[in-house]
Amino acid sequence: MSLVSVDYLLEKAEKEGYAVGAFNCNNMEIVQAIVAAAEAEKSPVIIQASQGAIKYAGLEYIVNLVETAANTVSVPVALHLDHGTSFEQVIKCIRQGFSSVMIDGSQYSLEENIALTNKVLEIARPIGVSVEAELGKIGGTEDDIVVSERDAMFTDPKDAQRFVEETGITSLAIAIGTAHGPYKGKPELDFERLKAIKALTNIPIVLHGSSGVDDDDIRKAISLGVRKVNIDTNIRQAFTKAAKDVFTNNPEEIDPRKVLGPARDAMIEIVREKIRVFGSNGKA
Ligand SMILES: O=C(CO)COP(=O)(O)O
Ligand SMILES: O=C[C@H](O)COP(=O)(O)O
Ligand SMILES: [Zn+2]
Ligand SMILES: [Zn+2]
Repeated sequence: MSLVSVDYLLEKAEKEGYAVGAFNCNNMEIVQAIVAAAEAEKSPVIIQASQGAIKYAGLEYIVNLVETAANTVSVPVALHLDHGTSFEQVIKCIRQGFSSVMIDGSQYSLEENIALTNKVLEIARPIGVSVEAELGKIGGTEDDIVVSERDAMFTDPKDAQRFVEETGITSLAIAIGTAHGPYKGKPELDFERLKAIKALTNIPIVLHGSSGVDDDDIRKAISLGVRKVNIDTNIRQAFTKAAKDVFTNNPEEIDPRKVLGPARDAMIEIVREKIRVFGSNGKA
């Protein structure tokens, strides 16, 4: 099946009350694991690439790997740019074949973020490429942020309302207490804020930094309107644990296939588990 837009997947998710997993890829085995998991669970899936992933693998490799993967399965697959930070980068990805992009203007003022998002929407909307924006700042768990600063980074529901009114954006990444990377303690999510944002925007909400968040908290966030859940770190952990195990058991191993094969199997398992938590299994 050819690539579909994220909006297409989130519309159904919104109607039926589940979320679609958005899994980060960097290489062939990760792409293969994500589609194999989605196919096994009969689930729609979003494969996303960060700017770091594109720098590592190459833009054409990412697009061709994901298009090939999508063509080998029966479930719908979207290819999404994760945290696009410049207009130029976003346009490059759209030209190359991405079916969806994120423009992350969260480091700018509200007005500048609205203007940048609208500039991207003007190009993307007429050609059916969906756009995700970000409001509030989703940091890294390594950022060592104190509680008072943490609140200031959270998405303001009124700003979210204005943002949606002035852009017509169809999915929005918000900051409610998650962060990228492995958590040191248990993340505390601000569900009241999520409720308020959903009530004032009524569009699919995107949760970043979802690796390491309790399954029950993810389910609760989905019940309150999250429709796209981003997972990267959990895949990295599954990959490296499996690879380390191979070398522990056989320090002399030199065949990359004997390392990457088990790593791919471990990634399939974690992606399948997440898909079931998000409730998108059987929804393809
Ligand atoms: O939000 C993410 C990608 O945009 C992924 O976050 P994690 O690495 O914490 O899963
Ligand atoms: O948003 C962060 C993702 O986990 C991507 O991370 P990365 O920039 O290291 O590829
Ligand atoms: Zn951001
Ligand atoms: Zn993210």
